[in-house]
Amino acid sequence: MDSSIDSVGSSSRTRNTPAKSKCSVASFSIDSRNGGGTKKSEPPLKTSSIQETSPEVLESYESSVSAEPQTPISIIRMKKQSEPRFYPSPTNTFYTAPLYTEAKQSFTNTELSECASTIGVGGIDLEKMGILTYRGSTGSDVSDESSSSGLSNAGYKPHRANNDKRWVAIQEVRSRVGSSLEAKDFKLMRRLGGGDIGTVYLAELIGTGASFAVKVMEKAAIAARKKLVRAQTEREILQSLDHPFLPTLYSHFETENHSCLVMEFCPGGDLHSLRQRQPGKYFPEHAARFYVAEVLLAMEYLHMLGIIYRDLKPENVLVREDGHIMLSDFDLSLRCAVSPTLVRFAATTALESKSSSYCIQPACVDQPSCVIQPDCIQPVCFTPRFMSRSKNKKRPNDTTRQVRPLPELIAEPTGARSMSFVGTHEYLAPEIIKGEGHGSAVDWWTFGIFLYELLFGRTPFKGDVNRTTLFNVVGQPLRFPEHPSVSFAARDLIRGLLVKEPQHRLAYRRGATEIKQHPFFQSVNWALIRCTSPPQIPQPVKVMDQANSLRHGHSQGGGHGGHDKPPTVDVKPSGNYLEIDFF
Ligand SMILES: Nc1ncnc2c1ncn2[C@@H]1O[C@H](COP(=O)(O)OP(=O)(O)OP(=O)(O)O)[C@@H](O)[C@H]1O
Repeated sequence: MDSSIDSVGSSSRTRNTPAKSKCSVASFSIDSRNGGGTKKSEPPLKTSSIQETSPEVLESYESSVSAEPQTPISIIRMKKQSEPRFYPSPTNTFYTAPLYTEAKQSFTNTELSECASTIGVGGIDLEKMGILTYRGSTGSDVSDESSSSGLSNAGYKPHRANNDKRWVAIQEVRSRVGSSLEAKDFKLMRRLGGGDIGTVYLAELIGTGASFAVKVMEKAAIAARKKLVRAQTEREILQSLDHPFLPTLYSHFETENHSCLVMEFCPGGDLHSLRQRQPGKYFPEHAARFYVAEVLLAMEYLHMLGIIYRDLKPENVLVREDGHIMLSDFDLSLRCAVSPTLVRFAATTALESKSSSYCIQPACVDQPSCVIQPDCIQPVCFTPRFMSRSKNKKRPNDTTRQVRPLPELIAEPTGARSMSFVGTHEYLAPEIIKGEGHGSAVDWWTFGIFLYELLFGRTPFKGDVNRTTLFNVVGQPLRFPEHPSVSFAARDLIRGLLVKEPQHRLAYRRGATEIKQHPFFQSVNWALIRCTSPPQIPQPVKVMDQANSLRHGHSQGGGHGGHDKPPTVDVKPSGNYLEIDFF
């Protein structure tokens, strides 16, 4: 286990995968009551059937939620829409209309857990919740609108369809060659990095000038290392995504020996490398807020699709050419059932809503920061007490004015359970280490570690060796360094996220919605975040001399694994580009 020790600030961190879990957990038994220390296999998750229903949004019914007994609410369960529509969402307005087509389940691998197909809500295309379509084993331009018509909308990606220069390039080539893209259509320019299951190359779609990142996986090697399920999970998840901060899978093709995924190329490298280049190796708060806000939206979308990401860390957050982020790497993700629900909170008077909203518990005298207790989060609250207006300044009719909060979309896959020991040591949630079984709350734990690392330049529980790190995660209290100085709101958010018991963790019940309401994000306009200026825009990429780049094992953005692992395929430098034996 200790062979995978790393130090924060190095270019790589190892992670636990299901295959590696035995060595990690078997020697680390913390909670014998819960079987900690024993690796268990992932139980198959139930799938819900897909049913055509009327286009009407379902009836609402009054209900009370045990988690928040004082708050009267209406839960509106959503049914599928048979017509495309646009739904402005209370929290995000940039998603496109849901467009329901019967999802085709053509998985051949029955080991994979599949998602329930749920419905479009909040303007988000929820039909594609992990329901993926495979069109044969050769090539598929998975997201090409024209090629998917008549087959399935699982590959329809309205965000990318019309005004993306990469789509235009792909369509150009397709109309020229009259078929899906193949290996011969790409020219590999240089190696960007290597991961557990493949090597990623910068590639040009020949004759178009359009660049892509092509992940090349050697089938035999993957099979021999029993990583087929991981590779398939990643591909299927990628095929289902359509979100500005998640990768677009433009094409997928197979050769005799290799499986290739064609994705957007991110010239800005990853946030781990970018952090290393910051003064003090930490981001200023405004920059950290920008990155974590975009990651939060990506994770919210994933949870709505029933995907628990499980591998958040700066290395997996890539920076696009416009400076916005792309969350990558889905081979450790878990797919599960989710049931998105619109929750309408009962109208309250202004006075009531104010009185219920002051939730900060300033009781932690011995800590550098106080935490806003997750339990006290109300849909209309999260205004710190010290920011409230004094009562005698209220207008007289304030007490009678009705406050009608917007309905909230809750799409947290709270029922998911996995026993796998997966993730990166410093980012592992306590419940994973203890082997108690874990669900979507692990993503909110990792989100807290991620924010901490961006702000302080290191993770909070890191020990000298991985084993110490794991003990610290489970047993040590959260502490903040005195330097750099970080706002109360940021520390408060981290404290809410890094609660050891998942059921008391911020976002445990209502997911990203809870986090978005935290004062740390008060200045964030969620709907227009794509229009916000990023903290940094990457330099335009110059294609390097390829022989040189290969000789030095160049890895774009300093991605982990890029320097020390040999390419999985035979790569020969040739003039301005690489020839790979199978291309
Ligand atoms: N779309 C992309 N644009 C630019 N660089 C990329 C892109 N995708 C991956 N990379 C680079 O390639 C490296 C390898 O990526 P890859 O996803 O294969 O492996 P990984 O992140 O190490 O995880 P895993 O071991 O799960 O495969 C990354 O670290 C990153 O630096």
